[in-house]
Amino acid sequence: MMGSGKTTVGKILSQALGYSFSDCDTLIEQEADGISVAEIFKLHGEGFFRDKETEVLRQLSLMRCVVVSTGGGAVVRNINWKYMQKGITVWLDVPLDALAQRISAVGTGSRPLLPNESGDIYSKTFMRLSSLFELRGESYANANARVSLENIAAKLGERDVSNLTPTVIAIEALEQIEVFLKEKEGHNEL
Ligand SMILES: Nc1ncnc2c1ncn2[C@@H]1O[C@H](COP(=O)(O)OP(=O)(O)O)[C@@H](O)[C@H]1O
Ligand SMILES: O=C(O)C1=C[C@@H](OP(=O)(O)O)[C@@H](O)[C@H](O)C1
Ligand SMILES: [Mg+2]
Repeated sequence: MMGSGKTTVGKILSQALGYSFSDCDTLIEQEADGISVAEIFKLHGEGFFRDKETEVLRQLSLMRCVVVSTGGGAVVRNINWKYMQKGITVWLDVPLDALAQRISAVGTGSRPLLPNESGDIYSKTFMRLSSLFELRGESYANANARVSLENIAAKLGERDVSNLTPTVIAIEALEQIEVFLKEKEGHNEL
């Protein structure tokens, strides 16, 4: 989902793995002569953006040793899964209230699918994220590895997931990737 920390944690993960790092949104903006995601939506519409997103994922699927931070909506197209599953897919599962808090704190202006009007931005963002998650939750669950901030907090005896640092989350991502690879190895031996 938007605001789950893909861009932030992805960078840390790439450093830990000695991989390169690519952010889909950044590549899309670069290919659109530097106009922002929000401007792309405004000028060309979501369909145009989704086509660019699929093309960028296709290009990235040909690379090796790269950590890719997708946009939160990459899961909405099956073709995108074909490209993403050339690698190991990781779902950063963050409670919606924590997402709404984070995004309200930085502002929704850069995320065109979120409300950007005045008023109680937290509640409006929470409501919008909830409806988006209704539509997408099952897709996110297709990922090879799930990084649940609630599970990390429980393991660490931390009551508030907002206190979990990007580094702690990156470590959990590495652990969950290892679990996935071991399970995959086990299946191959059967
Ligand atoms: N573990 C974290 N704790 C607190 N804030 C975070 C954490 N991870 C990311 N953020 C902040 O949340 C916002 C969204 O993070 P970002 O990496 O852009 O998410 P995404 O790429 O999934 O939309 C940014 O302002 C980022 O600094
Ligand atoms: O969830 C989505 O549909 C989107 C998420 C955004 O990326 P982040 O998840 O990095 O915010 C960006 O691709 C666009 O605003 C659409
Ligand atoms: Mg991002």
